[in-house]
Amino acid sequence: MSNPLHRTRVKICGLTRPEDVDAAVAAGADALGFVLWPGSKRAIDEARLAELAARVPAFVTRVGLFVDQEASLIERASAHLDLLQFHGDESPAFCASFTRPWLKALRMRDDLDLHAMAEAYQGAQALLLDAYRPDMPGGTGKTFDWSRIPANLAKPVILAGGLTPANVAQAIRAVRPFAVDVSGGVERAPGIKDPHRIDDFLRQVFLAQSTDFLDKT
Ligand SMILES: O=C(O)c1ccccc1NCC(=O)[C@H](O)[C@H](O)COP(=O)(O)O
Repeated sequence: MSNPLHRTRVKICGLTRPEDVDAAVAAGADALGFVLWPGSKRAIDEARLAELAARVPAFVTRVGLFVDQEASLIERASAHLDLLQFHGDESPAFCASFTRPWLKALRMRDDLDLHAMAEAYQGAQALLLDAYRPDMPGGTGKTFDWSRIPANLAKPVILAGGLTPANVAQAIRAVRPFAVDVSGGVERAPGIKDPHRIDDFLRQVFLAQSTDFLDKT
């Protein structure tokens, strides 16, 4: 994103509690992520999704996270979601088979060819890039080498993986992503967000792009 007027969008992920949804909305988050994969410490079930999604106001995007799950579950959950985020080995055709726009999450394993993935998943709204750990499909709390992200990728980038209030400004300057995505960096414990850290994260994003704007105009 080379436009100095671009506002880096923020997604707060792994929300499990009403008060955390409210805190993220109040802080100015653009999108909220709900993990529907039962293997996660941040997993919620469909009833909880319905409850949390109903609190989200207009113009804030409700994103559901899935890892190689049944189409029937994704279809039911879609009633409460604006966007789907796929973290497993889902094919492009599977991702595109629902009534919602979607993101493909990619873990930055050493041999990952991002240009090839952008081509394969060209139906995605964006690629969410996260750290690779063989035993975890997401939410690792780890950063990766941001210099591996090519500037000319054919899809918008959502930068994830180990972002915190302390490093998000540096990440934005290094990568210039469409959006940043955080989970562990704004938590007190897995699935339990800290409203002060959420505020601080949003503030750091705002400051990073404000100084960038002033530098360029
Ligand atoms: O959070 C999880 O437990 C999880 C489990 C399975 C798939 C995805 C999952 N989380 C994805 C994310 O929350 C985002 O990729 C996140 O921004 C990165 O997490 P973190 O490094 O903790 O900020």
